[in-house]
Amino acid sequence: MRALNYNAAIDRIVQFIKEKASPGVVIGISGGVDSATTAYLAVKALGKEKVLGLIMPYYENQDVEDAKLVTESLGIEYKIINIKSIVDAFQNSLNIDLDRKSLGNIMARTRMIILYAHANSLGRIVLGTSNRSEFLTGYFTKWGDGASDYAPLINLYKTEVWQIAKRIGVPERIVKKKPTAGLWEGQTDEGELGISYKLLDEILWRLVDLKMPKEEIANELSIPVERVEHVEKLVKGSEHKRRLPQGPSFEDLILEP
Ligand SMILES: Nc1ncnc2c1ncn2[C@@H]1O[C@H](COP(=O)(O)OP(=O)(O)OC[C@H]2O[C@@H]([n+]3cccc(C(=O)O)c3)[C@H](O)[C@@H]2O)[C@@H](O)[C@H]1O
Ligand SMILES: Nc1ncnc2c1ncn2[C@@H]1O[C@H](COP(=O)(O)OP(=O)(O)OP(=O)(O)O)[C@@H](O)[C@H]1O
Ligand SMILES: [Mg+2]
Repeated sequence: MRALNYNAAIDRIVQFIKEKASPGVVIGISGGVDSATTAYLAVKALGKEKVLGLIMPYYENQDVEDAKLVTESLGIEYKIINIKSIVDAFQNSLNIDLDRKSLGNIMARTRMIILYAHANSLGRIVLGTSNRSEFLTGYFTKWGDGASDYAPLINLYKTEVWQIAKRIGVPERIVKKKPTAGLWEGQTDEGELGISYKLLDEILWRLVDLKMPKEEIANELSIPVERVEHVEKLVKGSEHKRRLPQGPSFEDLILEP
């Protein structure tokens, strides 16, 4: 993996948040490391009065204690908003078959609506928590947790987020947790992605950033080329999630310039 100057990277993120989000921010706090790291960096940049944390469980007591550990150790204002009644109302009103992934996407999009309701009414910015590993593999809900105004971690791989989390004092318990989207019981990122973040990041770095041929990556990492192809498939299949909606262009149809 690339070797980053972490102290300089932390300073750069803090500066970025200061520049982009001076009115204050709203962040969804799950109890996981990405949102914890984002919140810690936001407090460094803006001070605790300008950071509002929203804890939005669907399942009973879902990681609420870990999320509170984050907000209370930072001393930021927070609200707990249970989204079960909202998500269930969607499900009951739709009269379509929703498998667990589709229902999970409704949870992620419901959280997005709640974050923007607060940003709108308080004149604040929504800080997203996506990292580069998720972004490149499409491991997020389009317009759900993938939607935000600024995403300070989006150019950092998950393994780099862990390094930064440790350095800025995110509680060890949170750093050591298995990453999960928490959309259904027993879900883990690495289980659903079919690869560990450690190997995923090693492959993504070579495939996307260094544009190395697949066989060379497999040789260098001593893995079957199928592992690299698996990651390539995730990247290619999620291209649509990394851009705004497209339409046909009409430049060649202009009759009078
Ligand atoms: N070629 C194409 N061009 C343009 N749009 C295309 C498309 N193919 C699908 N689409 C659209 O994209 C939709 C599918 O994308 P999407 O709705 O996101 O749904 P999808 O990618 O199927 O599911 C989201 C994935 O992200 C994971 N997730 C979600 C939330 C949080 C986290 C986390 O880590 O915390 C992880 C979740 O577990 C699941 O694996 C399709 O229904 C369609 O509307
Ligand atoms: N229960 C929740 N309450 C508030 N926000 C949530 C909740 N679940 C998910 N989110 C939001 O969705 C984001 C995406 O979830 P994701 O699981 O990728 O990140 P994380 O939980 O912070 O870290 P990890 O990936 O290690 O679990 C979270 O960072 C958070 O902003
Ligand atoms: Mg999580």
